[in-house]
Amino acid sequence: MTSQGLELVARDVSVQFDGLKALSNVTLAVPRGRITGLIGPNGAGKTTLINVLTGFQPVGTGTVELEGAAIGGIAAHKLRRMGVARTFQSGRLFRDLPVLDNLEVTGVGLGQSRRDAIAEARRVLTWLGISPLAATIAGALPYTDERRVAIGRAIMCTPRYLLLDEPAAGMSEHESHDLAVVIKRIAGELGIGVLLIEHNIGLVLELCERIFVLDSGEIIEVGAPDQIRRSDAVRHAYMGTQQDEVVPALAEEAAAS
Ligand SMILES: Nc1ncnc2c1ncn2[C@@H]1O[C@H](COP(=O)(O)OP(=O)(O)OP(=O)(O)O)[C@@H](O)[C@H]1O
Repeated sequence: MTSQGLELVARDVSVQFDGLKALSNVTLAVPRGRITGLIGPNGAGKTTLINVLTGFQPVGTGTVELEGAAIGGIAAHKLRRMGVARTFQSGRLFRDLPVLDNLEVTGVGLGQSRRDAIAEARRVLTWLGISPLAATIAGALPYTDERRVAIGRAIMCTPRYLLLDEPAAGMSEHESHDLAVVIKRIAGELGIGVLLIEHNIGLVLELCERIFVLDSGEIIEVGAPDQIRRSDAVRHAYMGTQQDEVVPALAEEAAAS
């Protein structure tokens, strides 16, 4: 915990699905205003952990705490009102509605009047530099714009924490760079604590102050980017997996740093 305790924390959390241990005694903290990374091969348990932290998945054993208060068992929509927001691997936008309405609906769901929600939606789209998309039907958006709108929706009413589930998936290098700028501003300008789950290891090493590495439901490494670059345990976890391109990427990063 930081001295102020301004963190979203999973403490000793375990989750089981029909005998499969998806998470085993996992402890992870997301401090306000910082970017924390969560990496690990496919099936490591990353999404399950996001689900636990955002109320989409009940905690098996262990606790989840929001700035010192236990929040295990609180439903996802209530946690969102308490300031814990997320994005999904799939955008999950209302595909038949314009972009502006997608954000407005969230504002209304969070207790704003329609008028305030529309004003807030316009403010968020402008802040993200995507106000020209306001009238576009969400289902017609190119994939990367859909991702940006999903982030816009998640930062409606400025949450305290934002958990991003593979926001750069399918993005070009240039698009990932633009995304990196946005994520830095979300933490730096808005003071939001960001948890970034990504298979784009370069992005995680560039953005995150602290990185947690999950493998088969267990945290196998925690540290600053340099520690992760040089970790044999991390390299080993990715070897022989579908993401084994991470292994040479880590070696290059370690050589360059
Ligand atoms: N609802 C569920 N029911 C049963 N098993 C599940 C469920 N959700 C996840 N699992 C299993 O739990 C393990 C962890 O899955 P999870 O999706 O959290 O991993 P992940 O690290 O997010 O993977 P990816 O990188 O592929 O998204 C996997 O073995 C997965 O098959």
